[in-house]
Amino acid sequence: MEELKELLSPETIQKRVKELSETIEKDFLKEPLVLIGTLKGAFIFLSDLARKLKGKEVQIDFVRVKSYGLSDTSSGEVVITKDIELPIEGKNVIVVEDIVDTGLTLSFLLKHLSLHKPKALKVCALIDKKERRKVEVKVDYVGFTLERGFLVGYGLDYAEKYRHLPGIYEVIKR
Ligand SMILES: O=P(O)(O)OC[C@H]1O[C@H](OP(=O)(O)OP(=O)(O)O)[C@H](O)[C@@H]1O
Ligand code: HPA
Ligand SMILES: [Mg+2]
Repeated sequence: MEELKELLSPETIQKRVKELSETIEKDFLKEPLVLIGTLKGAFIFLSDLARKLKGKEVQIDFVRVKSYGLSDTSSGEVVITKDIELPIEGKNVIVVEDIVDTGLTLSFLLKHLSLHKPKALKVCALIDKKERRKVEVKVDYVGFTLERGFLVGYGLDYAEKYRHLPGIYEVIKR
């Protein structure tokens, strides 16, 4: 069994998501955006962020990129099991990630998406966790920087559990 320790409250997350949306609005002003969420983890973050970009023209798409499965360590092998469906050539694209950990998922995905020749390709991640970073990746919009711990809640899972929780928690194994 695991115990969960709260690291970020639902209120803290909502406040930061609002700030991120304001920064993004300023950076792109009147330009339309395509948000691409990485399933499954980013489904809650994307839906909160998108609803705060009210004044903008926004399109939404998803990719399914998997490398953790039921484990808490990356398999190292990143697989796209569902690709984007919208055309993104010439578009301003923001990849919306729940967490950047080793960086393997994001660097694989950015290479893949850049082949479609978007006008801009940026990354917005709720959590940037540095301790296990294996490949360097630039995260343009960071919600929170955390050093360590396996995190769950607000979309993040451990063996498919805890995605529905409204805050972010560290898993403490007993
Ligand atoms: O930087 P990395 O070490 O690659 O880890 C980050 C990725 O791992 C998790 O996805 P996961 O493979 O667990 O799929 P899920 O979103 O369906 O849980 C998470 O949601 C990120 O997409
Ligand atoms: O800390 C984490 N929690 C959940 N999923 C993850 N995928 C990479 N790192 C994590
Ligand atoms: Mg996962």
